[in-house]
Amino acid sequence: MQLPRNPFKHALDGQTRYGCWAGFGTAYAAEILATTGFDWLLIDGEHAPNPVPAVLGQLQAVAPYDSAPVVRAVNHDPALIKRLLDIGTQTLMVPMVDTAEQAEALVRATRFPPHGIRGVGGGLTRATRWDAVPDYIETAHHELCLIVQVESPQGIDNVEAIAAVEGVDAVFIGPADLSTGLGHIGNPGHPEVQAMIRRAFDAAQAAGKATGILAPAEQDARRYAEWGFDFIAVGIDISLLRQAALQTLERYKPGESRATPSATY
Ligand SMILES: O=C(O)C(=O)C[C@H](O)[C@@H](O)CO
Repeated sequence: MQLPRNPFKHALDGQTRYGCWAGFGTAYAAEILATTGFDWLLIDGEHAPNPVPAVLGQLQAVAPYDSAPVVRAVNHDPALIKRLLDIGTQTLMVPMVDTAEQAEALVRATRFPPHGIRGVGGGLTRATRWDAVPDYIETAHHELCLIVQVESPQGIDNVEAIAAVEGVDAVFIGPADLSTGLGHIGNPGHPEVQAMIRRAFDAAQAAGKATGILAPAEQDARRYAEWGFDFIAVGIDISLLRQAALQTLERYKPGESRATPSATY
């Protein structure tokens, strides 16, 4: 069989693609989300309880649907990245990328020698469809999409160099970490944070790389879409459930819900 096509990578064509965070850590919840029509889903291995087998189950659960999976690793460990790629992750997002050297190391972690250090899993792996894809080693990188997350003041200082790294396909800005790192906790709309987000967006565009961001608040998402962001996560499944539950409770027991439903990070 042919190497599976990466629908996320091929959809980075200048139109804004809308996604949702999948944070429950179960195939069942990810599959429900996949039936809704989001362009992409973020299977979160950083903050959600997602060991590698759970990510595998979610990749399999969403495979029949049109929502393209993006898998976020917990860190930069090449051994973990190898395992995530081996289970068939084609779009990989890595958090906390602060320097071009880190970005280069991540590219090498996703490439087989002589271009990188990825080990060969061959017929043991879902990525090769258990060896049904004959030229996997030579062609895998064509369908891999590496997204680096820039989400610290240091990362923004280096964003031009990070975005220019060959093999980096996209830059994703983390507004929660960036605003926290700048001392504007919970306020990604602060002008200082916005200026940095704009700088990262412009740097990625200048380097010809796609840009993504998380924006659960609608006015933020619409502004970023106007700027030209390529992919925007407009919801977080866990927050959506909680908001819907609070709104339902409020209808039947007014005043009892303990929090005001709002778009949270
Ligand atoms: O900094 C951010 O924003 C992110 O990286 C997303 C966060 O991990 C989290 O707020 C998602 O709920």
